[in-house]
Amino acid sequence: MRIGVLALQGDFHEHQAMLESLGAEVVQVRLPRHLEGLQGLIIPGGESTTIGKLAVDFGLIEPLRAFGKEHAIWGTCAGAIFLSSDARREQPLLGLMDIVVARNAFGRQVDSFEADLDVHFMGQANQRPFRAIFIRAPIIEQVRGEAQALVTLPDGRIVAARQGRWLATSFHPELTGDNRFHRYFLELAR
Ligand SMILES: NC(=O)CC[C@H](N)C(=O)O
Repeated sequence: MRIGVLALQGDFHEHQAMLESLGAEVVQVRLPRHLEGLQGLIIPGGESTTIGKLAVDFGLIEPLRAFGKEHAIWGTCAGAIFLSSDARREQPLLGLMDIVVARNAFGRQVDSFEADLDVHFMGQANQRPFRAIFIRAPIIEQVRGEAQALVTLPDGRIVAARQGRWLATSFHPELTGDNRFHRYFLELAR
């Protein structure tokens, strides 16, 4: 499979390594023409305001929206914010997913933490929890319309959502040795 990683800013190399370990061919996307021939796209974690500004500068906003209408897109952390339709602040967003996110929602004292997530939504074979890494992570405050919550923390806060072939995760599966989310995404992109 041929999958893009948006390579404007953030930890796109880690996504690339994970995808390549699963046999995908990876294209770093910096310009609209790099989207040609891709089956899906990952938007990495980083700083969503920076990713948004660079996407505006590189003329990528409309091409990414058009690509998303036809293909799978997965945003991790800052990428999830960029995919959302409302981050409760002025910043460039793709506005594809009908989710409202709150940035840096876990407060300063827990800038980073790990948590075991229930990933039964992936199917019965996935009894084993997914050890997730959160770094200055957003919370998905609302899922609306066609969007659905996939994973919640024990207190009910939503940290993963899906809408058709679009996926948003607050955390960073590319920083773990566990490739189940990447495999799940490749199925969405197929
Ligand atoms: N790890 C991350 O991607 C952090 C996201 C960043 N705090 C933001 O608001 O964009």
